[in-house]
Amino acid sequence: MDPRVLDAMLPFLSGQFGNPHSKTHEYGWEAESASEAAREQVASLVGADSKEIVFTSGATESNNMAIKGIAHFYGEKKRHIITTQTEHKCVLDSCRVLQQEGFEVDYLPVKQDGLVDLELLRSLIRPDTALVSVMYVNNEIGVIQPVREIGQLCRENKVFFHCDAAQAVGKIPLDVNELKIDLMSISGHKLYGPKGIGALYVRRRPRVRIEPIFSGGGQERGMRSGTLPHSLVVGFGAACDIAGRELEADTAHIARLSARLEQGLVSRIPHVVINGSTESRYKGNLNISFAYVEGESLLMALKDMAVSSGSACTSASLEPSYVLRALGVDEEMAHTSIRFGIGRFTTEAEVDYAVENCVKHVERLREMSPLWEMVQEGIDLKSIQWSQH
Ligand SMILES: Cc1ncc(COP(=O)(O)O)c(C=O)c1O
Ligand code: FES
Repeated sequence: MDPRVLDAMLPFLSGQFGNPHSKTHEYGWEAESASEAAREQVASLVGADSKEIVFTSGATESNNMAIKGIAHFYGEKKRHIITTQTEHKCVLDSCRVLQQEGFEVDYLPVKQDGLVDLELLRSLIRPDTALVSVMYVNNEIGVIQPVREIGQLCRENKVFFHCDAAQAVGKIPLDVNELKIDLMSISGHKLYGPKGIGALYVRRRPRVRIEPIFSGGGQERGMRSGTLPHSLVVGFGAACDIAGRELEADTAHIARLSARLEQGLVSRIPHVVINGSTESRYKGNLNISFAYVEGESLLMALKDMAVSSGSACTSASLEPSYVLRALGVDEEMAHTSIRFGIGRFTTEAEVDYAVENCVKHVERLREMSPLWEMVQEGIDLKSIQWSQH
């Protein structure tokens, strides 16, 4: 978390701890006005009106709310949803739950570079399609989907467009009106804010309706009942405010370190592959497969670096990443993939350390590998007939 975010939050965790929904005393009003100022800060970062921002516990909740909320509100006539195979688990699982309720879902495949094929998407839209849900920046491989074109396509076909922008907001400039996004998920902890807070943008013109998941006091214009955690809200607002002001500086810093990391790894380690489009991508993410090393051993060797193979949510699983599999990456290469993240607080020394560490361990592991020995001898592994016992 950005220390400036913590500074903004602290007064609201102690002295100014009123309930923002209490209308009968000053203690409540000060909490309310702090929350509303934060709502403006979030809205302004994405070109929305503050009335279109609904606070949630994070992008997981926002995605659930958007997808299930649209399906349940419009479900009598519209029974079809389109999403992609490389969405975050919470989008895919929300769709699976709707399938069990009788909705039809198309999971759009992606191209080899991880991007959506717009013509294929166009061909899947039907008169009863309620929603298209496509993420902005992929959390595992960093690719940026053609959101503007998807927004245009959805608007032409009068289909609602939901965008999981958890990895994009605060990292790349975006405007919900320009992009014709109807619902958009945002997460606090992805932009140096606190965990446990996020938002769903819900368009007011033309109006988008969702059935709420929570029943209760009717907070957040009835869409998300429950007392607002105003200290988190204030932190989230401060994080958005900082992101808006520092986006350009962050982008330059991240691009520089990302190039240094990529260059360091690619120039010193042969047989590596960068996963996902190298053109349409957010530079703060670099996902690389190291051929001829055993994936688990590499991850274990790099355990003093906070890297993973795939996402944090799926890091307990030994299965290769479903995102890389959707790109057609073979199982071996998916197993040896490492996702590197670079952000506002990453230093050049850390990048250099990461490069040295990777070079050292990849070389060590390859020396132990019989496959690597064969590659060194110039044997084409694909030509080998492995005996089957
Ligand atoms: C693309 C994407 N969507 C959704 C989420 C879930 O967000 P949260 O942790 O705020 O629930 C994440 C977090 O990893 C993400 O990267
Ligand atoms: S995918 Fe990033 S925390 Fe779950």
